[in-house]
Amino acid sequence: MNFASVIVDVPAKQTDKPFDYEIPAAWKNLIKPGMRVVVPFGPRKVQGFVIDIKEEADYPKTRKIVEVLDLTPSLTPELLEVGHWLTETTLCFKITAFGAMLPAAMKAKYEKEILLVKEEFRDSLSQDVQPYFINSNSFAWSEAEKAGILPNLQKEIEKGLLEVYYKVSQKGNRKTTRYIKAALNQKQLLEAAEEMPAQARKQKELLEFFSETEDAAFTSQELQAAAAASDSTIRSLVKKGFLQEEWVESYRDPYADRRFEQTEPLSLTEEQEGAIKPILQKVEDGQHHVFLMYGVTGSGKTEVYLQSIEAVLQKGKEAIVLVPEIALTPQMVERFKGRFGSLVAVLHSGLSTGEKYDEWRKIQRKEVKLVVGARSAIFAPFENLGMIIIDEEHETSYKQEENPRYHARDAAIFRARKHNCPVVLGSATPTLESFARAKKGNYELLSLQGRVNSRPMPEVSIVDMREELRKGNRTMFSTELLEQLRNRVEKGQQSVLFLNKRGYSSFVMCRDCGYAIQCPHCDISLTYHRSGQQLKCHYCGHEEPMPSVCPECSSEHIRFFGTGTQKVEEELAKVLPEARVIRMDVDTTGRKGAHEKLLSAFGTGEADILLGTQMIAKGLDFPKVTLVGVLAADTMLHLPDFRASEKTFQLLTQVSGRAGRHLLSGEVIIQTYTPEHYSIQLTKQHNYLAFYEQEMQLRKQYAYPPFYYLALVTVSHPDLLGAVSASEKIVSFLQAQLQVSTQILGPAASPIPRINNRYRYQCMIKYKRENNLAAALKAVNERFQQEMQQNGLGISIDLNPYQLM
Ligand SMILES: Nc1ncnc2c1ncn2[C@@H]1O[C@H](COP(=O)(O)OP(=O)(O)OP(=O)(O)O)[C@@H](O)[C@H]1O
Ligand SMILES: [Zn+2]
Ligand SMILES: [Zn+2]
Repeated sequence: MNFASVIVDVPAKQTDKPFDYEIPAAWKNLIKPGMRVVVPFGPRKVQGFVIDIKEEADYPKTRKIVEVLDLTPSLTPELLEVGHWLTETTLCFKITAFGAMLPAAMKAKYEKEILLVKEEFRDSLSQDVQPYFINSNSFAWSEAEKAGILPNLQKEIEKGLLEVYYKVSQKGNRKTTRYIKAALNQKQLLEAAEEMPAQARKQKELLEFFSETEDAAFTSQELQAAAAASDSTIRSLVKKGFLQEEWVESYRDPYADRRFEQTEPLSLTEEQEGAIKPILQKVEDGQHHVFLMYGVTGSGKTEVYLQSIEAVLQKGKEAIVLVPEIALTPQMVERFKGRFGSLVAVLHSGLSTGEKYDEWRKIQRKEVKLVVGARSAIFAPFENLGMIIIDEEHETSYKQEENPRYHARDAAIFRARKHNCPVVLGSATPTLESFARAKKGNYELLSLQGRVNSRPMPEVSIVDMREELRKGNRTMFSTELLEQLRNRVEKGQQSVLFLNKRGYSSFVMCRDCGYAIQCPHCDISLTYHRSGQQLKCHYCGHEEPMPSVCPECSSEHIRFFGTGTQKVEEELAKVLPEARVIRMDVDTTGRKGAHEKLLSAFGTGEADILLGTQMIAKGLDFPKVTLVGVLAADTMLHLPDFRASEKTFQLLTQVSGRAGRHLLSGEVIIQTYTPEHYSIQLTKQHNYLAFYEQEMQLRKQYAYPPFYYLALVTVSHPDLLGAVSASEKIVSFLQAQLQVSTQILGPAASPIPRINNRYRYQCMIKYKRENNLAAALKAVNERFQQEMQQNGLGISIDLNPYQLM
């Protein structure tokens, strides 16, 4: 094959298509689809993905590929297809889609080297490359390129003798550990020991030590401890050929120092049996199918996942488990590692670039069979997938809020269809969209209606905070909550206190004139941070010091309003000084590993109360927690978002689900200013089905998903007028293109009308069936191309938006 079709890394409309390049003779058989190359593009050289190899070019004049970046395709043929699909369904550039599927270490320009996979492979290397590895087990990529031996190296890579490695310097390089083992058999070792001169007593002893171990390998520290052998003793014996060294790669395993206790499959409850049977059937048949497992909190969904995965692995296949970032707690990881040990890779944002890359390589090298990870783990380069599980499928973090704006659920179903394997979506509070699909029969509904071992659902009581105020209670704790908290401390039981921070800002306000301090760029309130007395903007990062007097009226009564976890902690110390409190929020969990430390401290009973934000709502399972308090249940009800009620119901149900999961029964106290709201009342009743029915009626009435589809076009511009006029033009253009039954709302100022000195306008498209939508939106991009490049106009298009700000 002589030519390669390349998608170049120039994210723009005109370049969003393959360009043909000639493959230089030396690389004829080397270059394959899915590999990255460097090609000349205009006066520059740019990176690109090879998507096809062909005999003839589409154009007579082609230029040559100047550099190869991979010797093994970094995207499998199936992932190339996923890339094309992402482009079509999210309207992003092809290059953006391909890039999104690779770990960051491979995107940036890190130095590369070719490594000998194992010391003993050196002799197996072919004659033409062996000389480069005589004195070392690595060889710089740039040198290899100069020497023109990349094709030769590729052959060795395919044989598994060599590998390409990215040196991500920020966090230490690839770690190897030296092991020492015998180079002779037992009898020879004893003979060698006999012949040792008397003064080499240490060497003699070490040989005798090895003669008693069967083929085991030791680190020098271990030999030091077990046989009092010094490094020089070891070295002399290696030199003499009696012992040998071996370098074994140790991955930067973030869980390396944790021991996971091996767990055995539990015998399933009747309901679990009922749910797992149809899943196992599809695994057995190798058939694509989507299941929605609706199981109340504590119903044992995880055990169903674990045993389904077991069946997949037994068929020699692989599995992906997606878990919301926030729920990727050590507890969650432990449950998978405990069952499947080193077959599990873990991918989440807490890992460094290097650590993520290491986990990804384990997948690429087929060293693991299962990945547990957040959203982007859906692109794990497995080639023989047997199942995809999405836990907490209702979580909005499965939607990526930047290009490509994909939803992991859709990507999962696309991949599973290709692999003929089932998808399991699990939740105690499924999205209305998924539940509606299950009711229609598009997904198969599996229900777990009770908790394991008939444990009761927690008792939920609702406290009207307006009443509390009328009664003269000005603190943030109702009488009932305080009493119950005290009661748990006395009984030696634990409590979880949840403060909803989403849509809730601890802003600074003057009590005399009502002036609230806002970001000068973003039209939103600044948030008060106690450490450093700073005010910060959460959109653009603007910071300023906390003023001592009101900038408007010079009153001294200016202070922060609303409640942060720190404030709650302070108040708690006043009203309940005997309680030991662990606070978990962005401030206390910023440092790596802090999250785990705090949770495990709580788990071992070092505190009575765990106080936190969203990050404690998910996946926690502590036996001694018998009380859950929700401090401000309705702050989220008032977001400018049609899903506000659904999100409130989901969150309250999830938080309540943390109580009484084991022997002790649990109680939940929800404090609210709108106790009559159905999403709060139905949480109390644990009635998802009623919530579903009621919310569906509203969605129907106001033409929202799942009855209608949405698309959101957001226009941004440095001038207000520019934003208004562009969005008006877009609306009238779309009106002409789309069917009359499709509603186009706006243009209107976005709920956040200005971010980073750019004005924002939006229009929302509501439609039932609209064949022309993708084409019309692409046309919008094309029509405004010039303005986008020259006048600073920005257009972002979100199909199925989840964030409407
Ligand atoms: N078959 C079983 N026999 C005994 N205990 C079980 C069984 N299945 C699950 N459990 C236990 O029940 C508890 C709840 O299970 P699990 O955490 O899987 O529930 P879940 O449905 O995932 O809940 P949530 O949605 O709240 O996360 C766990 O402690 C788990 O070990
Ligand atoms: Zn004032
Ligand atoms: Zn700002």
